[in-house]
Parts: sequence; C-alpha cells; structure tokens
Amino acid sequence: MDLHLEGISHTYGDIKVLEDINLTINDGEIVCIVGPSGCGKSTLLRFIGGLERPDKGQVLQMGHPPVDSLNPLTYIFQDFALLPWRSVRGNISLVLEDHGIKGKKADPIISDVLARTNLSEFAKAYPRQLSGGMKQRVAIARALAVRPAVMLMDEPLSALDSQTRELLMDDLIDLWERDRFTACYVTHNLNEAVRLGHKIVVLSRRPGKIREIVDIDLPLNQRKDHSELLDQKQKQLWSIMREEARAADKELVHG
Ligand SMILES: Nc1ncnc2c1ncn2[C@@H]1O[C@H](COP(=O)(O)OP(=O)(O)OP(=O)(O)O)[C@@H](O)[C@H]1O
Repeated sequence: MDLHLEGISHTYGDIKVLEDINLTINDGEIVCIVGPSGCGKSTLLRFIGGLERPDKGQVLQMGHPPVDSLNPLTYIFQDFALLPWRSVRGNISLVLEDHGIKGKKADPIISDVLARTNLSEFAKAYPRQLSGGMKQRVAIARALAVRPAVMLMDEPLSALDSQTRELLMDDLIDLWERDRFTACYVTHNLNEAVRLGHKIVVLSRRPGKIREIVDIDLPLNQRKDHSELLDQKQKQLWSIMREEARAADKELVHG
C-alpha cells in the first residue's frame, strides 16, 4: 500500500505548524523525516496515522494493506508503551486479543514475531527485567504482529544509548531485508536517517515545509560498508538543516 500526502497544512491556534506537504511513501520503502525541533514532524505522523486531521489536505491510501492486516497504520513510540504487568508474550498477545485472536490462533503469530525479533527466549520475561533495547524489540514485535501496511515510527531509538541504537538499527535492517515493510520514521538523528532511509525528507523550521528530499539508493544491508557515502549524505542533510536548526533554536530560547 502506498501513501500519498497531498497539500497538508495545519494551524494550532495561531501557530502555523505545517504548510503544503506533498509526499509519497511507496510500498516497501522507509521514509525518514528530519527537521529542527518543533517543525511538525510528530504532528505530520499523527495525520498520516489518522489520529488527527489536518486543516487542509489529505492522506490517501493507495492499494490494499496485506490481506491479514489487523491494523494498517501502526505506531512505534520512543517510550515503548509496554504494560508492566504483562509478560513479553502477553504484551504482544494484547494487540491480537483486541481483534478477537486468542489462544491457539494467536500462538503461531506471536511465536513468529518473537523469532523475527530474536526474542523467543524472553517470551516469559516482564518489561522490568528487560533493557531499553529489548523493550523496544518487544514494541517492534508487537507492531509486526498486526501485520501493518505502514509502520509509523516516532523517534523509536532516541531513548537508547548509542551502542543499543546501533544494534537495533541492524535488527531493523535484517527485518526489512527478510520482509520489506513500509515505514515513516521520524528522527532527530541524521545517522539513523542515512542508515535506514530510502528517502529522507528534510522539513524547514515551523511552519514545516519540505525543504528537500534526499534519496539514498544504496541497499540498506550494504550501507555500513560505505561509510564515506553515508558521511557525505549526512553532511548534505546537515548543510540543508543547519540554518533552520539555528533559527528554530533561537525561537525556542526567546519564545
Ligand atoms: N495538540 C497540539 N496543540 C497545540 N499545539 C501543538 C499540538 N501538537 C503540537 N503542537 C505544536 O506544534 C508544533 C510542532 O510540534 P511537533 O511535536 O509536531 O514538532 P516536532 O518536529 O515533532 O518536534 P520535536 O522535534 O521537538 O519532537 C510545536 O510548536 C508544538 O508545540
């Protein structure tokens, strides 16, 4: 399923947040959204997920989600959002229970996503027993269990230390190589963007407009071996963003 964002603009009170966003997220593609603080990245993700409606413009879903998709647009948040009183298996089972899938019908789905996220041996563990990286793996497994057409990821790795972030990026790339998912991935981190994005959308400071879209054609699983190209892309992104980020920073300081 492809998503088409057409002419999205939005104002909260007297704050214009987004202006005329036009973007296509193609099936099987990871689109990263970067931009200075407060430029409307998370707001845009909420519009894509249908949690809120923009004042102007629309998000069109073209094509069909996977036949067995329980939730075509599924979020993964920075703070994992796991229930502490449920085990890893129980947390994943919850999203299936919401759709009436329980017991023997749920078991193979849960086992599959646990295996894909290398969590099989942690099925009975509780969130308090897990590191931040493991908790986020559970959140990813839970998202995969509903067979989303598009995963909406809002700073999914930003609560993690840099080594854990590296490991999770490797995991996401492995997952994508095995079964190409579609994602819209909001991040502050340009290194994450160049490692994971097929397309990187740079927003201006508020009101967020598309400044530029940078494509990276190199396959995800080969990127680590081409650090020069990634450095160059990261510099390119930073040079587009630097002035915007500086201006946004001053705006926050001076109100
Ligand atoms: N529900 C809301 N009501 C009023 N203002 C809002 C609401 N949601 C967001 N805003 C404002 O809209 C602007 C954009 O917020 P948003 O969280 O989308 O930006 P962001 O780019 O994701 O920020 P950051 O990078 O700091 O996470 C901010 O000024 C924010 O205060």
